[in-house]
Amino acid sequence: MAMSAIRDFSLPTPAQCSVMDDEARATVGIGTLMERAGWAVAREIRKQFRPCRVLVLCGPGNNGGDGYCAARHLERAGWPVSVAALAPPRPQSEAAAAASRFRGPHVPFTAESARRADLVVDAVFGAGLSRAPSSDVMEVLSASRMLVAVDMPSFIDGTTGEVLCDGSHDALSGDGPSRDGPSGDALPDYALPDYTLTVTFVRPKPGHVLPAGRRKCGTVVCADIGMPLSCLEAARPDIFLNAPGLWHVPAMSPEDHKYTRGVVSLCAGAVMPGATRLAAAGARASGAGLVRISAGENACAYRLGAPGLVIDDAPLATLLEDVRRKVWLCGPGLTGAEVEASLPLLLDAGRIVLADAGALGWAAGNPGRLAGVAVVTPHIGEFTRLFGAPGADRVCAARRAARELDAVVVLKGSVSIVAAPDGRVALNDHASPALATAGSGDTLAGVIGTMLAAGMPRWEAACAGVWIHGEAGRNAGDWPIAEDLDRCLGAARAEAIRRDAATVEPGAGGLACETQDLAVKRPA
Ligand SMILES: NC(=O)C1=CN([C@@H]2O[C@H](COP(=O)(O)OP(=O)(O)OC[C@H]3O[C@@H](n4cnc5c(N)ncnc54)[C@H](O)[C@@H]3O)[C@@H](O)[C@H]2O)[C@@H](O)CC1
Ligand SMILES: Nc1ncnc2c1ncn2[C@@H]1O[C@H](COP(=O)(O)OP(=O)(O)O)[C@@H](O)[C@H]1O
Ligand SMILES: [K+]
Repeated sequence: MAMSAIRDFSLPTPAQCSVMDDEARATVGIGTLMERAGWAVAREIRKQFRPCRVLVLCGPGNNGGDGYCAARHLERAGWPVSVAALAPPRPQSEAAAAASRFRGPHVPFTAESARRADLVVDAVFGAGLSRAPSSDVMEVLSASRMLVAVDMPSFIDGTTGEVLCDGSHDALSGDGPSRDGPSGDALPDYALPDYTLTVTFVRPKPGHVLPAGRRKCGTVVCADIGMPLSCLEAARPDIFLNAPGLWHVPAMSPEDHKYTRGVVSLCAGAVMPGATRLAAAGARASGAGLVRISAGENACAYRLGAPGLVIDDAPLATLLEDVRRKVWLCGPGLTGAEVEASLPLLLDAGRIVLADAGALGWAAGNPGRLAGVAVVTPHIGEFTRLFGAPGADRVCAARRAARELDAVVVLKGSVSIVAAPDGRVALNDHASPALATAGSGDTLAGVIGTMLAAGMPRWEAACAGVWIHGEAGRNAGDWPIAEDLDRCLGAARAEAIRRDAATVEPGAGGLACETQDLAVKRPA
């Protein structure tokens, strides 16, 4: 992966952060980084809140160390600050040194202490969170009126975004506190708190972007603490925030003709012409040079549609003689029998195939049937039927599926996961719940088809398609239907090209971050 992609888009996991820390130990030193991290937390708090009574909850590790430093900086700025330690830091550690430099008051680690504070800083656990925190910790956090997290809320898994708490996370991770867990188990006697602000360091982590972490974190600010880029690189991050610059969508060129822009072909069936037409419209609206529908004896049903579409009634084998028709979509609007009659022909002819909808159903329980396709785009139901339930770690499941199938897997959802067979993963939170409308997945298939037809490599094409589709969803107005996305897709592609060109130049200042549009922080 290019150094600039690592610098601008990587989302290192906690395990990778620990490699980064080991590298940093020998260069900058953990104590220095901790000091800067604490200072950054204090700076953000001073920026975003008026002076008030602050309680800093400190755990035994380096996350607690950051907390002691933040407490000292706030106190020095004249804020009334006290610290409550869950457990003392390990003797001789950097965190112990940081703790000894805080000379302000200590109070007990209790819900009562939290209730007395106007603002509670959670520096209990960060990247080192290894299991669900005890209910004592959760009760203190949930007694807080206003919460700021250091690095990560102390009950969010930084790798998966999952809520870890008292083994009942299945009931809680999706939608926050609920009294009605699926198994009817008694749930703990506290509500999961929401945070106003999370200050993280170096780069955001997957847990800041993935549900439910994303929802709990509040505004996420990523502070530059002077971590050398070489340390981040040594950690070999392989999860990235999906954004222009991670990939490059071709712009229009004066010499373009429709074949350089690319041809997208679709297989069409007899009973669900709408889905195929939506996918075709998505391909056209996102800039394909030519879109053709292979409809065989059903051609009449399609000829009444958009005049710019070419409808073919020749047998598929004949159409495949045209080598300019490299990219094919197979699945939207097709029954299993129709997939069976077309997909093997496409693959035998060596075409770049995106398999969606009907094709995924046809291969349910037998993903080997899709061997040879370039991209699959399942939603969670289709994914489960193909590969089995993904469990809490969807990134891991999508990556495993991509490797198994040797195809790019786009696991669609509120945060879509784009996994490549070589292990690269992009997380896309650039979207809108407005996309949760029937047919929007067909539109997405068309957009990815356009990116493939433009000559982009398949992972990059899928990432670009997902981002452009998300951008269109954000601009399609209130309660759009799938057709409304089309009029926003051209502008969305242009916006991707604009943002790519504006990506920070190397050397423009440390590790810049954008996360989930909640906060954009570039080092001053
Ligand atoms: N990567 C970076 O850039 C930097 C990271 N720093 C901080 O270092 C943190 C990571 O520090 P550590 O690796 O020491 O880990 P943590 O401080 O997150 O936690 C580790 C400690 O908590 C205990 N623990 C974990 N889960 C527990 C649970 N559920 N119940 C009870 N005890 C539990 C562990 O046994 C260990 O003692 C980051 O989150 C960040 O705040 C900064 O200090 C400096 C730079
Ligand atoms: N809450 C949400 N936030 C953002 N995007 C969403 C949300 N819900 C669905 N989407 C997106 O909408 C699209 C829906 O696709 P899909 O489930 O295949 O629908 P359909 O089969 O009806 O076309 C996917 O791209 C998905 O990522
Ligand atoms: K924390």
